[in-house]
Amino acid sequence: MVLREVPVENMARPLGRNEVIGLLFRLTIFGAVTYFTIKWMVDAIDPTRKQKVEAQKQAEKLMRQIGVKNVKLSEYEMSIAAHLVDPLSMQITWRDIAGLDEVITELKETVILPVQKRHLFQGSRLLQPPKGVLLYGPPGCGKTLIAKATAKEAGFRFINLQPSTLTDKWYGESQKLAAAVFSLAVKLQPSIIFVDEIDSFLRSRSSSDHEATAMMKAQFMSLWDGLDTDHHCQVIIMGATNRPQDLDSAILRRMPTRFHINQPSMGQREQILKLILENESVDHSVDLVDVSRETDGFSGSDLREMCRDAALLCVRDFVHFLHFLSKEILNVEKHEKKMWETRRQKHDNHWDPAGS
Ligand SMILES: Nc1ncnc2c1ncn2[C@@H]1O[C@H](COP(=O)(O)OP(=O)(O)OP(=O)(O)O)[C@@H](O)[C@H]1O
Repeated sequence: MVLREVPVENMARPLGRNEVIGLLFRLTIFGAVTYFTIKWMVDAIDPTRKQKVEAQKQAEKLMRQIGVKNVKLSEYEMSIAAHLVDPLSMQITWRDIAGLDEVITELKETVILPVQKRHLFQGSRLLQPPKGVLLYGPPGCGKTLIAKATAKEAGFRFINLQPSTLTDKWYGESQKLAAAVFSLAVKLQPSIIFVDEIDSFLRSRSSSDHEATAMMKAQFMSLWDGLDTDHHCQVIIMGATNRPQDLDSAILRRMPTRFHINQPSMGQREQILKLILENESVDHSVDLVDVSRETDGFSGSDLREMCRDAALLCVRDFVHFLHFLSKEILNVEKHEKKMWETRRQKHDNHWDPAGS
């Protein structure tokens, strides 16, 4: 119908009540369909969607395991919660660390005691546990072990944050995730946020930094300061690095409690060897003092690998021996069979059934 044919009085007529309701109803349906279609399309083209769903499932499982109920987490907190360490699998205690007694004693006094004896420390802001602890030293010398044992012994929840969780994201996501790290840690407190290789994302700021990276670093630091303002807050950031000299000075200032976990000395190597071989059967001729003297420059991790290689060599030698033995037995059997054959033949040749 052309517009010309519509009577003028019909066009000017106000809409009836039913017509308005119908129109609103259609508009609502149209709005909802458009919203869900766009949402579905955005979800479908989001390459991290599968990861997010996986992370959510993992996080829900871990939250159940650590007994956290009735805590509502945002989507970003969920993806950080996937990095919570399952407390059942975290079995590391002080007993599993050898040769680092001094570090352990100091950690107990400066970090764990203020948490466990809160009532003694509550009166003073100066006596609060540090909000940042730095473990530095060469690789494989026990930094991660120390962090896990601290969490276990102090009864802290442990968020093992890989720097790539924050840095490999889309523009804007990193900041939201950084905020989620802190808000989740506060919701789960007492907790430790452990950042291994902290220098890889909190290194000295430079003019060549990408804008998003610079913003994320600044935000991380301001969130960190936020922990300090609430002195009831029991969240500690523990960083580990092999290159403390690369860390931003502002970060170093936020980690006043620092522990140097150095390459083990001869005495420490002996203690580490004793611990590694504690439940193994070792020949009485093995002298651990000699071994520790011969292993100058080895880290705890190297010593463990060396013992593993030695144990594997024993098994390999044993398997070779069995192989050799079975070959020898086979040879003996062959030899015996041949002897019997020869004897039988000789016997057959000499045997004269006619008696001639
Ligand atoms: N002091 C130690 N006592 C007992 N075991 C040790 C010790 N140091 C290292 N180890 C062994 O070495 C392994 C690696 O240690 P860990 O992961 O703590 O090193 P790290 O200093 O964090 O290394 P990286 O800097 O490479 O992360 C441990 O799982 C443990 O088996």
